[in-house]
Amino acid sequence: MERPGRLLLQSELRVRNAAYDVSLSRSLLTWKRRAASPVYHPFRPSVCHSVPVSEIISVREEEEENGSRQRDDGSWKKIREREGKDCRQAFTVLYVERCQQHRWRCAEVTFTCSDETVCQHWVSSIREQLASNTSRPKHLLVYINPYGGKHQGKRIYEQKVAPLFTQAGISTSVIVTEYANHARDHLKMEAELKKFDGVVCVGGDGMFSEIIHGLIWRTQIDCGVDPNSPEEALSPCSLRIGIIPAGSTDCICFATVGTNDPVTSALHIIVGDSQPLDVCSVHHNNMFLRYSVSLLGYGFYGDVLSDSERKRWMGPARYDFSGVKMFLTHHYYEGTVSYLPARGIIGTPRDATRCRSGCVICQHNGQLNSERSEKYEMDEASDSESSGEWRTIRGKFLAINAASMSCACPRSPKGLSPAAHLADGTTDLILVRKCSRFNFLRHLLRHTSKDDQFDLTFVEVHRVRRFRFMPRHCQSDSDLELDLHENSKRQIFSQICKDHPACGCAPAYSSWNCDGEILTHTAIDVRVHCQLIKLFARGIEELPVFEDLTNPCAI
Ligand SMILES: CCCCCCCCCCCCC/C=C/[C@@H](O)[C@H](COP(=O)(O)O)NC(=O)CCCCC
Ligand SMILES: Nc1ncnc2c1ncn2[C@@H]1O[C@H](COP(=O)(O)OP(=O)(O)O)[C@@H](O)[C@H]1O
Ligand SMILES: [Ca+2]
Repeated sequence: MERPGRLLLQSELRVRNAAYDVSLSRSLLTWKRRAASPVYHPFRPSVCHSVPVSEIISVREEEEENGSRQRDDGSWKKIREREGKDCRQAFTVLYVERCQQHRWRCAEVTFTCSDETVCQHWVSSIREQLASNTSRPKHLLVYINPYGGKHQGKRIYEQKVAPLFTQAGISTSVIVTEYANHARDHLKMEAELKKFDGVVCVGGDGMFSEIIHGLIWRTQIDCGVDPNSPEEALSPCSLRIGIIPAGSTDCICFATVGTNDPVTSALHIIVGDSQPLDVCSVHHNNMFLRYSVSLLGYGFYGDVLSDSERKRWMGPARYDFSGVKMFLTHHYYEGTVSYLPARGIIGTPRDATRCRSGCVICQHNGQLNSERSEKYEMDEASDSESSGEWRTIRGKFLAINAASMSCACPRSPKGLSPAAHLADGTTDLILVRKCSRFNFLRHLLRHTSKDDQFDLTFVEVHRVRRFRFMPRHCQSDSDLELDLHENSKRQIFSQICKDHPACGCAPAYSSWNCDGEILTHTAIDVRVHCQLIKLFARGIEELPVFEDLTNPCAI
């Protein structure tokens, strides 16, 4: 709770016929019930409410007409607030109210007063405060994927989100996509971005992926940066992105807000929240493939995605079906992973800290990263790559996952890497080596329980800035010779089995699951770009603190 600061207004107003002392400062709106008698009354505690001005959605005048009142949006509301026989002036404040599990709701309180001038003074003062907040968006470009999740994107936007934007005085330009990559290409080539304060994505992780591809590409072109080069320092995008969850997993929304709830997301957009986010660029042989912000998964998660795409008709349940199927199939893949460990940062993938709203680790590591990239630009030879810090692991893996954020979602509330950070310039590289089905199940089940999924001998995790993967079938002849003595028979069999998949032998390669999109190339080079984009979010909030001495209600 913020400190109240200097008061701008203070009046005695009424709320549901009870007298309240109401005050407004630049940071807080407070209403405190006047004690009817100084005697302590155990069943009627003194009621005090306080709302940060930054969390007020809007203020509305209630206009009187023939004894009842009409809202300035035209709808009728019987609120004949009376004291004796006098009708009173009234205004309603809409504000953010926190509910369970990080959900936000739009609550409202109606204040009445006998003096019209006082009432208007209150309305204009609150409106002035809201208008002075420059982080709130006024014009938004909205893309709706009508096809994602349970095909409810359009309905969710129209019924739950658009009315809130209207209340908050936000104007929108809405595009319902007609085909895959419609939003990406529109952002890349057509959208008049100067007209907007942000972009809203209604859909799942795949739709969000389209938006960032369009926006990042466009930003690089506008800034004269080559978006194809794996070595370029990419320019950060200035427009923030809001995510209204309407997909199947909605992991990016869940991991940045704490819940998949369209109203909560809409309210974070309205109050103008800002959350920086790391983005990985994925290249193959110096050729740009894709960006990723959440999961890059080879093996298990790649196979689940490829299998589930053929079952889209099942809706979100396709992931459960394919998850069980791929677990039973138990394919493993051979290859070489090399990575550049993140040095000098605070935090490890196995510590108990969690990335939460205002995360100091992201602030510290983000700062470190920008200092480093300046240095890197001045003196490329100082890069760790040339000073030989790369580490290499060769092996057989059931899964290779890079989690650039926790990847928490309803299926896994703590995520694939619970201690990963949204904006620290790193990704957590998780290697699950070949093991028995029983052991792999233990690992998977720990995604859904409190137990540490990394505390298993066949799982390792590294916090990295960059990594590469080379599947065994793509390795150079000299590399393969090293392995030959160890596994010459299997090589011959896998060759045969590519031609005879029915024999059930493990396939030579999987595909990458890149934020829910399939990557066709298997050999990839991944680099983290610290805080490249910003969301209309604030990270997951800590649970409320019960006693807060800075709260004027507590004084
Ligand atoms: C046999 C027991 C299995 C229990 C495993 C539970 C672990 C679930 C972890 C899920 C991590 C999800 C990471 C997010 C991925 C999404 O980007 C991606 C696309 O989302 P969307 O576009 O909204 O559809 N979703 C997936 O790849 C689904 C993975 C589901 C795996 C079971
Ligand atoms: N109008 C459309 N028709 C078909 N596909 C679309 C359309 N708009 C977007 N897409 C694609 O739909 C895919 C899934 O979208 P997404 O919103 O992530 O839903 P889900 O979470 O169900 O996968 C994405 O690959 C996206 O590019
Ligand atoms: Ca990160």
